[in-house]
Amino acid sequence: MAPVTLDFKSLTYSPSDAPLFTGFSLTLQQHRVGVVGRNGAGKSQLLRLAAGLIAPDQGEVRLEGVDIARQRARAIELVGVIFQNPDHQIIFPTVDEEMGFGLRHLPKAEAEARIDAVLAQFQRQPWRGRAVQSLSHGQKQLLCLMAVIAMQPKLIVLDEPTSGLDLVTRLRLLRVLRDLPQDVLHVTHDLEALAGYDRVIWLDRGQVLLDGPPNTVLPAYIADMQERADAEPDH
Ligand SMILES: Nc1ncnc2c1ncn2[C@@H]1O[C@H](COP(=O)(O)OP(=O)(O)OP(=O)(O)O)[C@@H](O)[C@H]1O
Repeated sequence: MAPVTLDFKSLTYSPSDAPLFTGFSLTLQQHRVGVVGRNGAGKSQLLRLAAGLIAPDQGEVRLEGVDIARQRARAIELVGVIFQNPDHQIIFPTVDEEMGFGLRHLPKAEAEARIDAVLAQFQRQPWRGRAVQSLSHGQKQLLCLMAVIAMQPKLIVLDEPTSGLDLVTRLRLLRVLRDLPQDVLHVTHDLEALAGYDRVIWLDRGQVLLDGPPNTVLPAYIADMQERADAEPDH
């Protein structure tokens, strides 16, 4: 499947008084793209703009030609979002209800079949009917991912999904992400997670500082962070 085209077109966006993005343009057309940058660089805001969860003040974001902030019905079909904390994402008390929510536009039998198929894909059939409360943090993260996958979006955007996961759960999640047919836009401080990616964007104060394959961008990013850590006073 050819990767989708995600086009940030001359965006201007100010989450507060100070502008974060000014005339920001970027076209992504790779299967797996990572975004790195310091705290406050604008990564999460970029992700929210990519998913149409916020609208730019000027300019537009188009995914496969769809204006993602304004054509919301189409946007929901095209892009799924995974946030850092599954507790902020999950709204229903059971696994089935959570997975069914994004499928409520489908006939019931079709929605149920999709839920079954995704649970089977991840060998989680016993989770049918299970209370969300009984799942661990990593299991809830997987539930969020399964709920998004059941909706069959073309692009999945993830905001620091590995944070707070133990090593095994993190590796499992990364394996799941590696094998997804969907395109992935992954914001993270977990640089190793991006090792096999097609492209990495280094964002700094709302601008692209470096853009290329992980083996170019990540070493440069690490070297710069080390230099800054040496130069800047301790907290
Ligand atoms: N709701 C908001 N209101 C005002 N300013 C905001 C809001 N959300 C983000 N900002 C500002 O936008 C800038 C970018 O924030 P963003 O969350 O995108 O950074 P980030 O790169 O994801 O950082 P981190 O690595 O800490 O998660 C920051 O200066 C932040 O203070």
